Amino acid sequence: MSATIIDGKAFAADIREKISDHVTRLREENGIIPGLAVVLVGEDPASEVYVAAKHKQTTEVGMRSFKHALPADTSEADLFALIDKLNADPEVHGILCQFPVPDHLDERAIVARIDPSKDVDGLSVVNAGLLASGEKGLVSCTPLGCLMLLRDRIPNLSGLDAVVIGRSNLFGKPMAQLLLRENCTVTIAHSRTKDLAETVRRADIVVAAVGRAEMVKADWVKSGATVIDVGITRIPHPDKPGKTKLLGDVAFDEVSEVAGAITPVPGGVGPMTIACLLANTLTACCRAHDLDEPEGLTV
Ligand SMILES: NC(=O)C1=CN([C@@H]2O[C@H](COP(=O)(O)OP(=O)(O)OC[C@H]3O[C@@H](n4cnc5c(N)ncnc54)[C@H](OP(=O)(O)O)[C@@H]3O)[C@@H](O)[C@H]2O)C=CC1
Ligand SMILES: Nc1nc(=O)c2c([nH]1)NC[C@@H]1CN(c3ccc(C(=O)N[C@@H](CCC(=O)O)C(=O)O)cc3)C=[N+]21
Repeated sequence: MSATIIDGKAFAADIREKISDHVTRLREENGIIPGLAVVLVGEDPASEVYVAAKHKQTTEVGMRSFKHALPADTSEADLFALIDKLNADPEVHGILCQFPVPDHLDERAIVARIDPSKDVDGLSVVNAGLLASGEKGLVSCTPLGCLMLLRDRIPNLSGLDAVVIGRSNLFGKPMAQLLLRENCTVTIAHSRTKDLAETVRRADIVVAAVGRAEMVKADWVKSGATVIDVGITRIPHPDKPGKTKLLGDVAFDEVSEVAGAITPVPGGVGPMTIACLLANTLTACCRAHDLDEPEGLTV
C-alpha cells in the first residue's frame, strides 16, 4: 500500500487565500488592517529564516507586519518594555516572540507578559487553560494546523485512537487537547513511555513531535494509519555541500508503504504553522473589534 501524501503547502496556500479575502473585506468595509508583531532576540539562523517567511506571508495577505529584532544581550526589562508597548498598540492584534531566546531570558515569563488576547502563539496559561476547558481562546498554531489537515482527511475523528509523541506546551499538550475535543481516544507518549513502538502501533492517528530524525519506523505504524510528522531536524545536505536538508521524525520512505496518509517534511505541517499564525492574527483582530470571526480558521 502506498500512502496519500498530504500536501500541507497547498492547504496552507488555500488558507492564506481565505485570509486574504477576509482582510480585504475588513479593510474595505471597516477600515481595519490586522497587524502582527514578531519579536526576535539574538541571531539564530533558523529563526531568521522563519521570521523572514512570516513577514513575507503576513504582508502578502494584506496584513501589517511589525518586525522587532533585538540584540542577543537585551535585558528582560527592555524586552518587557517592548511587549508592553505592543500590548497597548491598537494597530497590533497579534504578538509572537520567536523561540528559542538567549539563555538569560525566560520563555515562560515572556509569554506571560503578552496580553492573552494578542497571544497568537496560544502559549499563555490563559489560552492553554481555555483550550483545556473547551472554551474559546487562541489555539497554538502548529496543533491547529495539524487538526485542520486531519479534519480534511478524516471528517469524523470521533472514537479513533490517536497517539501524540511529545508533551511540550508548544505542541504535544495542545495537540492532545484538540484531538480529545474531537472525541479521539488520546495517548500522549514521551521519553519515558515504556514501549513506544507498541503504543504507536495501536493508533489510527500518529502525530510525532519529538525532534529525532526518522525515529518512527514502518513496523511501528498500523496499516492505513494517518501519520502527521511535526518534527524538524536540519542536517548537512548529503549531496549539496554547504546546503542543509530537513528531516522529519518519521522514516518517510518506509512508513509511506504502510500508512494510509502521511505529511512530508518539508511541505507538510511547517507551512500550516505560518498560515495558522496569520489565521490567529485575523481572529484576534476580529475579536478586538467585536466583528464576526472568519469561518473555518479557528476551532
Ligand atoms: N513544523 C512546525 O511548524 C513545528 C515543528 N516543531 C518541531 O517539532 C519537534 C518537537 O518540538 P517541541 O515540542 O517544541 O520539542 P520539545 O523538545 O519541547 O519536546 C520534545 C518531546 O519529545 C519527547 N521525546 C524526546 N525523546 C523522546 C524519545 N526518545 N521517545 C519519545 N519521546 C521523546 C520529549 O519527552 P519528555 O517530555 O519526556 O522530555 C518531549 O516531550 C521539534 O523537532 C521541532 O523543531 C515544533 C514546532 C513547530
Ligand atoms: N514562538 C514560537 N512559535 C512558533 O510557532 C515557533 C517558534 N517560536 N520557534 C520555532 C518553531 C518552529 N516553527 C516552524 C515554522 C514554520 C516552519 C516551516 O515553514 N517549515 C517548512 C520548511 C522551511 C525551511 O525550509 O526551513 C516546511 O516544513 O515545509 C517550520 C517550523 C515555528 N516555531
